[in-house]
Parts: sequence; structure tokens; C-alpha cells
Amino acid sequence: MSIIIAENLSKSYPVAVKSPGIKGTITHFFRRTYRSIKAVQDVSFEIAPGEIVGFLGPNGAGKTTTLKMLTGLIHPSSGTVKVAGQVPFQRKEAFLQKITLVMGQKQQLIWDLPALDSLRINAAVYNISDKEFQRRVGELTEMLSLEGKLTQPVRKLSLGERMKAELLAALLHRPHVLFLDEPTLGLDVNAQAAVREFLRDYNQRYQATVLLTSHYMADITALCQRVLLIHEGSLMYDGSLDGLLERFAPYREVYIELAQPLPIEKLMTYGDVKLLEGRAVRFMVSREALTRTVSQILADLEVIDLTVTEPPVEEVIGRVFQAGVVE
Ligand SMILES: Nc1ncnc2c1ncn2[C@@H]1O[C@H](COP(=O)(O)OP(=O)(O)OP(=O)(O)O)[C@@H](O)[C@H]1O
Repeated sequence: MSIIIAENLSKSYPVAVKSPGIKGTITHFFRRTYRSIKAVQDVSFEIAPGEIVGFLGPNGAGKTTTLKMLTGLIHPSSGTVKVAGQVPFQRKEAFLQKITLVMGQKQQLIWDLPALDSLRINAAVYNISDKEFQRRVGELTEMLSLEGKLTQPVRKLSLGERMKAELLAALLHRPHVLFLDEPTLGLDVNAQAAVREFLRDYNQRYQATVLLTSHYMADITALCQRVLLIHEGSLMYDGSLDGLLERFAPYREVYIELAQPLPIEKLMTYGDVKLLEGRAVRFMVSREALTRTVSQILADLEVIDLTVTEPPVEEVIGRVFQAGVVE
């Protein structure tokens, strides 16, 4: 039984069109004409309880718009959504109790107050008893390593601490479904890892369902077994991360360390040379040619070390978006 069901979800935004020049400006002032931008087109998917799904796409692909429809902030132009058995746009209490939306670039904690004060407001909104409040804050503080930070004004916290406090606030009502839009945006590598670690922990502890967008592929590879890929509003791929690589990266990287340096012209006969540094060479080799190429390299050249790896996920996805491969 799916906890998130999106069927043929579409969203168009009207945008005012203005002709250039002073005449255009005057006409625009009195009589506006609009054209429609299709931000999301016919997107369907289902997510099972407890899954962590990565939502990927280049800037402007329609990720935030989809998340806004799933959380009931905007109404779909067409199609249907159900989250935890509810229609999001109705914003019923039973729905709001079960979900949370965290946007990396927005904050809900009040800047000049200690986070604990904002948390008390949330506890009142969600009807959480004082005893339960203490218990949940204690537990989340420990999971997020935020000891001693909640009593300081939010403006005095580091970016990473603030993001963790935001997560604490967003999870106080113990939602079943987490919509996370760039939760690690702007954080340094350590803070990113801490947030990731926490999300994994939280998912396991509460079997929470997570739909996550991130421009940091490390978030996706660390947390998500399944990804949705959206491009220009349409869903291009829904499946495992491994499957994505299989489908969109029909090549492997072959790294060799040679006993003696060789000229690039000679090396190029074995494959596309991506890097040549002294005796170290990295080739890109198509999957079909892999066995043949590796055997040939080992037969022809004096090789000290050889490894074959998948190309980095970022690179594969970057290529997919650049080429606009839609199947
Ligand atoms: N309120 C709005 N009015 C008009 N157009 C909008 C509005 N919100 C988004 N858009 C447009 O819809 C498209 C999808 O935007 P959306 O914010 O969903 O993309 P995104 O995938 O989240 O991008 P990013 O990774 O940059 O956040 C873009 O072309 C954007 O300009």
C-alpha cells in the first residue's frame, strides 16, 4: 500500500508577457496578456511507507513545484495526489499531522529567539503535551548532537546547527512523511554528513517515508536506493540508482598504472583517455568493449595496477540532462 500516490500530476503557471519598449510597458499596464509555463507535466509515481526516494533534476525542472503539490501548498492544474490517504490541498489536520516540509533555503525558526521558544510554539500548534515535548526534544537533540544549542538565539548558531535545529522543529510532531527540499544546501562537508546520518537514523527508527531533493549527489547516493528523475517537468526515470547508471551510463572507467609512461597517441587506441598523469591513465570504455579492451591492455602494455569503476553519478546525470535524453 503506497503512502504517496501521484497520478498524472501537472501544474502550469500563468506568466505575464510584456512586449519590449515603452508601448509594450503601457499596454502591459492596462491589459496584461499571459502565457502558460508547464512546470510539471503528467507526472505519476507511487512511494511505499519507509522508502527514501531521491528527487533529481536540473534547475527549473519542476521538483519544488511537485513538492508543493504533494504538501498541499499549491493545487495541481490537473491530476490527483494522495499522501497518507489524504488529499494534500485540503490541508486537513489529519494530513498536516502526518507530513513535514523542510526547505533548505527557508527557515521556520524565529531568528532572534532561542530555538526552544519556537519549538514550544510548534508543540502548542500540534497539541503535544509538556511531558511528550520534553521527551521528543531530548531524543531529537541527542540524535542531532544539538546539546546546549537550543537555548541560544538562532542567529548565533552556525549554518549546520541551524539546519539541524530546523529539522528538529520540522520533526517535533513526528510526521510519517518527510518532504525535504535541499536540506543540506550550503552546509560544509561535515555538516552535510551529519544531516545525512541523522536522516538515515530517523528513517530507520520511525520507518518514516522521505522524498528528498538535493544538488549534492553524495546525499542521494548515501540515502536513496530509488530515484525519480525529472526534466522539463516530465518524469524521465523512476527506479534504482544502480539501474539509472546502467541505463544512462553505457560505459565504465578503466584506471591503469603503467610501469613506464607512454605517449597519449598510443594510449588512445584503447579508449577515450580522460586523464593522463605520468604513469597513471584513466580511460572511458563502452560496456560492450570492456572485456576486450581490458584483455588487450593487459596483453600489450606493462601494467602495474588496473581497476574498473562506474563513472561518478554526478557525471552521468549531468550528461543525461545535457543531452536531454528522454525515453
Ligand atoms: N510561482 C511561479 N510562477 C511562475 N513560474 C514558476 C513559479 N514557480 C516556479 N515557476 C517555474 O516553473 C518551473 C519549475 O520550477 P521549480 O521551482 O519547480 O523547479 P526546481 O526543479 O525546483 O528547480 P531548482 O532546482 O532550481 O529549485 C521553472 O521554469 C520556474 O521558473
